[in-house]
Amino acid sequence: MVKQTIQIFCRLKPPSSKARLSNYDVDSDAEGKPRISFVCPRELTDGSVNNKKEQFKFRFERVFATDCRQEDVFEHVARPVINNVLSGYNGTIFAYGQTGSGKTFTVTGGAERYADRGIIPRTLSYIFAYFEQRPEFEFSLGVSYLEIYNENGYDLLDPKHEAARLEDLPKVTLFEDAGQQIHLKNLSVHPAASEEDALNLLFVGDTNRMIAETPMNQASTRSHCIFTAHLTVKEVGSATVRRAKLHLVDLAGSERVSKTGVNGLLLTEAKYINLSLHYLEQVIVALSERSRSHVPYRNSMMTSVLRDSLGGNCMTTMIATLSVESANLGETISTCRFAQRVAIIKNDAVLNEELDPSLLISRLRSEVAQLKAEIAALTGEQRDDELTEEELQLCRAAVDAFLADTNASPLASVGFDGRKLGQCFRLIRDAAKAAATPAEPAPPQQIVTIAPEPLATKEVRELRETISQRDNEIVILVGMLKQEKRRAAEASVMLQQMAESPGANAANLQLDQSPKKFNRTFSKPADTAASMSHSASLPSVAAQPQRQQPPALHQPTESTGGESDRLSQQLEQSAKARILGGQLSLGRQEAFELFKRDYAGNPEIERHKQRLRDNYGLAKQLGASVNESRQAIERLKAGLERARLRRALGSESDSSEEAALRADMEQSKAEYRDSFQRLKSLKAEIEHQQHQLEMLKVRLVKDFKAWWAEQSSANAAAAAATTAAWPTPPGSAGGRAVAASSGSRPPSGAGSRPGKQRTGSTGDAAAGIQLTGDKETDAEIMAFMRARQNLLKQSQRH
Ligand SMILES: Nc1ncnc2c1ncn2[C@@H]1O[C@H](COP(=O)(O)OP(=O)(O)OP(=O)(O)O)[C@@H](O)[C@H]1O
Repeated sequence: MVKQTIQIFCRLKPPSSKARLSNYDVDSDAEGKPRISFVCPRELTDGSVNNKKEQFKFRFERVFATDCRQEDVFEHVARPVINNVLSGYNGTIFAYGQTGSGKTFTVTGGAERYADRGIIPRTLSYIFAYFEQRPEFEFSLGVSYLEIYNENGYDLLDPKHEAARLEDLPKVTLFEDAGQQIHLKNLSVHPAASEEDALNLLFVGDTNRMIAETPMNQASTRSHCIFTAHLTVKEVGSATVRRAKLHLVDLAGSERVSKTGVNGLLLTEAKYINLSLHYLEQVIVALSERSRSHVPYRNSMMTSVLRDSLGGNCMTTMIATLSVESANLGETISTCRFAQRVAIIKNDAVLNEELDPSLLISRLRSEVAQLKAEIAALTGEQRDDELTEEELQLCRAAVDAFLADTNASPLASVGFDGRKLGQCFRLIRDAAKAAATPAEPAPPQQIVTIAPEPLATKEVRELRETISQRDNEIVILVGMLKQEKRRAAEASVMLQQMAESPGANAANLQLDQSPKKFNRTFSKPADTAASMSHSASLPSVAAQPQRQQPPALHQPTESTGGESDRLSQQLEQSAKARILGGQLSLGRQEAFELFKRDYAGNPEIERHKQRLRDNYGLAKQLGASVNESRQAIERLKAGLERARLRRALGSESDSSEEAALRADMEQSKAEYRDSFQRLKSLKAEIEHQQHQLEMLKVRLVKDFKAWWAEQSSANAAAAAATTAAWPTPPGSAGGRAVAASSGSRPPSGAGSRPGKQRTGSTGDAAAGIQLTGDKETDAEIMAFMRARQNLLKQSQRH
């Protein structure tokens, strides 16, 4: 058992350029521990800091300055915790601080640059890189992602998450087993077979988190999120399995309700958040007071889930995120005070080790077989049972090793079992016969294929495996390149079609002339004709099928199979369904296209696209150089194998030729490794950028939906106003223009040109109506008005 207090770190968020800074300083205390101090003059406080003194000093393991890099935070905060998790101890890292102080930036990361990746993606990369370098370990990784909002738990990796409203999702609930262990019902754990899989799962969860944001749940601000990596590790051949969990926690903003100035539903939320953070504080206070026997974990979902992390079987680290702006001094001091209490808590981490019974049995069985063989050898007893497949393989490996290096005595590994020794001799004889056969004047590659499999050395086999893995990676990258090219071609064709389409309706043409930025609220009163033209234009939209296809909302991620792919696909499909679905799908598509064109987020999307394009180009170059080195390795390998074979058979061999081949091989391998490593990092960067781009696209869809809903309700209000005006027959002295709509403008400001009056002869039916200028639309409006007037006449007659 390892007893350890919770480690506390603090990170200062870069202030905005115009902000006034608080008076703070970072130095070391007498023991050389980093310390941050704040001066808070009594007369300047608004009561937010209960200060009897003017200077506050807080000690931390490390204070990360405003210009620190994400990489440094990972190295000092996360890496030690992850190393413990890899050794079988549970670990938790949680970020605590007021809203906007950088918790999500620290835990998940920023979207702008690859270097801004936070602790979670870096942790996933670290875990896979760690095991890649340690083939002696078998490991498996599962991922879960929990969001706690208003004391309810939601599974962010639930495929239903994206399609349903948060309230309709199955809730994650807690239950305690007989051993008082907490379990979470309805929280899925997804296997991640590769780094890509794991990052995809993170992406799916983060996207779901963003999508679930409604006007009432606007940001991560109001929910707690716990990303958990479930790790199982075993040394190859060992019966001992280690299972550990790593919780990476992004808590809700810690500010006090009074300061947030919220009301209504938000106040309820704020109370929940404050309540759960208050319960967290209560747990921490109870744990820091030795005399307290009861720790109130059960009071909130978050403290129940994190029970082990706080005073239990876990190595825990907290990162306090601080704002150095003077306006936030009160919250900053309160975050530091909280951290100081947390630092007192002692955890008892135990190694989570257990024996794998099936492995234990098979190990005992092989020991028994080994002992039997030794007894038979010692007593001279002859064994005549057949060699098992495992034993045959052992013999093959021993002979391969023997032929590869005559100085070693690998045959010792087969022991004194006469049956195995006999098998080894047979294999050596077969190899000798094959080598004595005169060589065909065939290219060297063919000799490699003809050579009997048993002569393939361990090194060659490993190289082949590596190459096939690398081939796979290259195929993936080439696929990505192709897809990007295809998409670019499709986009240009679509643009051309839009430009050339003679049937482009007036509304769309007007849109082009009147670009609007859609992050604005379109609440300016627009005329009814304008709002009507939007729906009235639908038939003409339907007549142009080639323009109805919205471009892919998500840039598809390359598929390597697996759970996360399925989730990504579901996410993508349902995102499309959101746009395509509903009765007005054609109009929605049309509107979406227009909305997209003037979307305020376009520059950011374009920036990401450009970066992706640059990286694709680079990946192509690196792919080519990987291929070159791979081919060189293949050639050298074949030459080396021939030379080795000649030497093993005692025929004359030129040792200098073999040495030269070896040196060339080393050189090519180094080049290969270098290019491949660079290609691999680039691939990770490309995937990150693709995810960021997809997030931006999901946000675009979300913004469009909000805008669309706003338009719909404005249109509904306009329709209601029109209905109210019906009793007055149009054309009469009091007839009103139907234009008195309060509807907001459609994406284009379509039909909104002021003063546009009806055109052509419309008769009395349309007196006072402002028309759109689009023939088709106006004809429909007029038909509608005539029908209405007929109805009115009929009702007056009765
Ligand atoms: N160290 C940093 N360097 C650069 N930008 C940062 C840093 N920390 C935070 N930011 C930026 O500040 C903004 C707010 O940060 P973030 O969302 O991480 O805050 P938060 O504490 O998670 O807020 P909330 O409680 O609302 O979730 C983001 O735009 C983020 O990119």
